[in-house]
Amino acid sequence: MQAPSVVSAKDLCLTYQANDGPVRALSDVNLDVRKGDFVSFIGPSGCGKTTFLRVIADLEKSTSGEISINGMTPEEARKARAYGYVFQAPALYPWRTIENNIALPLEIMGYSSADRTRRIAEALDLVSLTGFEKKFPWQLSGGMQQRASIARALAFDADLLLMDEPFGALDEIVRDHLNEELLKLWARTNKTICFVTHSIPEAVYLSTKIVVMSPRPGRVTDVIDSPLPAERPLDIRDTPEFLEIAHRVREGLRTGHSHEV
Ligand SMILES: Nc1ncnc2c1ncn2[C@@H]1O[C@H](COP(=O)(O)OP(=O)(O)OP(=O)(O)O)[C@@H](O)[C@H]1O
Repeated sequence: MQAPSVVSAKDLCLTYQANDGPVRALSDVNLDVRKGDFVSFIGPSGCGKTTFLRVIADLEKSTSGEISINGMTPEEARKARAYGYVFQAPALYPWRTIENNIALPLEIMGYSSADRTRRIAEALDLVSLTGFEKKFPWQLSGGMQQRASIARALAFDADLLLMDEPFGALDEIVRDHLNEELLKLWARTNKTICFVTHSIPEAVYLSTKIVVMSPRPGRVTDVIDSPLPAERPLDIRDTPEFLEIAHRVREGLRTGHSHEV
């Protein structure tokens, strides 16, 4: 039996009305993300990856087509706190400690002080930052700051995590480590993750499903269901199976590019 649908997009289109004319960012996107999937979105700069996450999060409205999140409209899903969002840059408030940064959305949502304390401790544990509660963001490395912002997105325990290139600005060793940690976290929490990246190895290493997008207007050129096992040590990246999927992603990106005018 198939897992229930978490994100379902049908013929989704979005055109921005910019000062100098319309910008078609998404064109006829059809996609089904199921519960427990780890879905990566990969494609050239400007192909609409962030836009797609922003439509799910109700930060942008689609121009036509349909999208549902847990069977709800994006607005209903946002009100039901259906997702956590991790941005490209950590976006932590420098004047708040790590625990107070994580507490902020919980305060806005009206959680009690005891509930906040418990949730902050759990979220910090999930990203291995226990003991750093009283630090300020500038006292942490870039990788730790990004883990703190993941903790903030995890704190209200939404089933869906939207992650927009969260590790793009980090060096490769730190990025590898956080990739491993993220996979463990995903396995432990059974969340559904939508993850935007520019990196083919990152997409292949993390995902159960890889969505390859073409240059603007963003269309889905390939959806690859990964045959890799759930247990993934970093050296899986040297196996023929891994390299074969990476090759297919690269081909998908090339095919998309050939449509460019
Ligand atoms: N508010 C806006 N108004 C007008 N155009 C926009 C707006 N936001 C994004 N765009 C345009 O829509 C297209 C898609 O942008 P989007 O940020 O979704 O791409 P992306 O694939 O996430 O890019 P990147 O990989 O560089 O982050 C781009 O051409 C961008 O310039």
